[in-house]
Amino acid sequence: KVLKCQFILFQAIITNQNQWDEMLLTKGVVVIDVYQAWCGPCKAVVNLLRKLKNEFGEDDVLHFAVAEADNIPTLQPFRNKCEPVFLFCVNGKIVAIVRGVNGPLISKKITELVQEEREIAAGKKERTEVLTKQILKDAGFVIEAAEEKMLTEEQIRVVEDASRQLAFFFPNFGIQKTDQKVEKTLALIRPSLLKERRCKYSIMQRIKDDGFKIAMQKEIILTEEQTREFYKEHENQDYFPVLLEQMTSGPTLVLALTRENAVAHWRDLLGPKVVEEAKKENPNSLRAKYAVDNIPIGQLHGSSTPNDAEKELQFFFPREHTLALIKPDAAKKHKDDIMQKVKDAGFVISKIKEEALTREMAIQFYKDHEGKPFFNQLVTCMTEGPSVIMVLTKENAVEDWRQLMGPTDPEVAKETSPESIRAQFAQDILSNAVHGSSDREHALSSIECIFGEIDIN
Ligand SMILES: Nc1ncnc2c1ncn2[C@@H]1O[C@H](COP(=O)(O)OP(=O)(O)OP(=O)(O)O)[C@@H](O)[C@H]1O
Repeated sequence: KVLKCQFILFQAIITNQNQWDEMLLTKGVVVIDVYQAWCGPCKAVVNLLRKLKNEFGEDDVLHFAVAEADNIPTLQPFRNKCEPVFLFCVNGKIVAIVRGVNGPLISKKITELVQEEREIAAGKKERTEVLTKQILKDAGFVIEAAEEKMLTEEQIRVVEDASRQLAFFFPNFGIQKTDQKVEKTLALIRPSLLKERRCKYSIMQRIKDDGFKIAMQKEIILTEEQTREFYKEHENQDYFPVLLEQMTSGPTLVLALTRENAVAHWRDLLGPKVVEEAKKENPNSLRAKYAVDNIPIGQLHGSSTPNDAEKELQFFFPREHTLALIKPDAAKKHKDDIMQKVKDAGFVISKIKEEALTREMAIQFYKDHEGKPFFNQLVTCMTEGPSVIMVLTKENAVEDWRQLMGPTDPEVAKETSPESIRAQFAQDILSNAVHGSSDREHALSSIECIFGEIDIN
């Protein structure tokens, strides 16, 4: 609560699309910390932001906001990321993105933008038009379809999500039968290279030009423990201390790539492991081209074999289980449509059964709500007929299922998440079509409670 109050002092709080649209009317620079409800705004840079606000505050050109991605459709591409994202908006246009807690970069960007605004105000400089789409593209979003088909932003996101998930979970879908099998591989761009954003964009371009699909991506700052775990087979090598220092020094970009023969193809593109060898033997290889001065280790990684790729992908993008339930009323009226949405979103249905919850089960299920005015009605509505009870499995399953369900109240869902299940199929706030575990712990305990102790794998 205390922290929330501190935020209110200098950061506007944006929790819905209307407030977001209003924010776009702000003149000058707005720095927006895009956060998700489950983790809250970024506390790590709040002092830095406040300092900059004090430094540049007087001419009212610099503003700050926090925006909850979960409830703002425009911010859908930033959901389900475990890193903070800062958007920089000038006169209603997003002009830059900084991912991760990168204080120096945030500070540099703010200083540049404020200086530029001052110069424009003083008539020393003209405003140049910035294409938001280009920025989003540079940040790794695939939006080529926008120009070709004039899709709406919402449609673009749906197309992107569907093909991304299709590519990962069903890598051979739609591929003509050839000898080559579509594979997955893991690619890493290490922190020292990732800092050079231009290099990152040209590598991403090369990846796409070479026919890879980026099935999943995220930037994370590895802890020492995670680095040791990931590189445990290298622990005794003389380069290990450098590797450890490098990998923990800032965000690493982690990519799940798919294409035919992905593992070998990516390794070919990377070139020899030792930078000096790469420069000598294959100067066009990525490791040679993107070597960082004075750092002996290559800045790019690729899995060695398809088996390693599986293990490494599991390390960075672990599969998760959640308990999902189609409530009785929706199970009767909309089961097929809801199941279609489950499949389209890339969930694997690891367990499924149809049965009516007993009153005891329903009470146990919603025991946190015991005593609330709607509790008895809730129990009745949950027991009035068979529910479809499922264990859904995929990367980030708990959070993704909650996203797909939408807000508890269908009226809110229609406003903020029109594609969600509750927006489309819920009757009212009580009979709201679906249930989903609120976090991983709840997921495991309710899966155990309903399906018993089973090995879902
Ligand atoms: N104000 C309300 N009036 C009537 N029913 C409500 C109200 N708030 C919650 N409920 C019912 O209680 C259930 C549990 O509420 P909770 O706040 O945990 O929502 P949720 O996490 O979105 O949904 P669920 O736990 O079912 O996945 C809701 O799904 C809904 O059926």
